[in-house]
Amino acid sequence: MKSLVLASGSPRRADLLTQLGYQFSIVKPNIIEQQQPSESAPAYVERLAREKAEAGLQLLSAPAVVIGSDTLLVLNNQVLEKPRDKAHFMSMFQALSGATHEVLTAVAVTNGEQTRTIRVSTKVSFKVVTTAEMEAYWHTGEPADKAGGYGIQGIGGRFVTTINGSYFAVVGLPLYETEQLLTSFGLVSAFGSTV
Ligand SMILES: Cc1cn([C@H]2C[C@H](O)[C@@H](COP(=O)(O)OP(=O)(O)OP(=O)(O)O)O2)c(=O)[nH]c1=O
Repeated sequence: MKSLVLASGSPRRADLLTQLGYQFSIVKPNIIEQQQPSESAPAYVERLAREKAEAGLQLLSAPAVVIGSDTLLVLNNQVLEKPRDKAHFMSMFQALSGATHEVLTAVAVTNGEQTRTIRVSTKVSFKVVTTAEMEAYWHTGEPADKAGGYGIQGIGGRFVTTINGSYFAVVGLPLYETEQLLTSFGLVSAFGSTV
């Protein structure tokens, strides 16, 4: 059986893949994340996941199955990624406050011969967040490396009123769909197959 490699620098993704019962090593490919002018958000998130998996495979010398993933937010037809700085975070959070946004996560798996991609959409609603709350949240350091500037699994969970979809996809890797995809490449979890 080919070995599994996670192409990601995200500690959350490593934790979630471990939670699924897979053993894997990690590579960290460098991908330029830039949405093309005519590219839809679903096409963009899928492309990034695919590019991460395929660039990860290029870094290896032995055959492997490589998994890559990307998470972004969509609000009013606009893609929100990680905050560049505090001002960017504050403007993103003004827009998220009291509103419902969509979190898109794509997962791509490649073995060099073929690449398969899945995409999961989750609706997340926020309470109205005051400027003081935003300021305090920024200073916790949690927002900086997260799409939309929040972590639902951390302090950011206090802003979430409802979620409709996959919690794990919001954190960075949808468990059910990821296992389906890995199983289709012949990789079985240490906990056995659920498929
Ligand atoms: C919305 C949300 C995002 N996130 C994280 C998941 C992703 O790590 C990150 C989105 O950025 P990504 O560009 O998808 O991932 P990354 O740069 O962290 O890691 P890599 O590309 O190397 O795999 O935001 C949370 O942890 N919690 C949340 O609630």
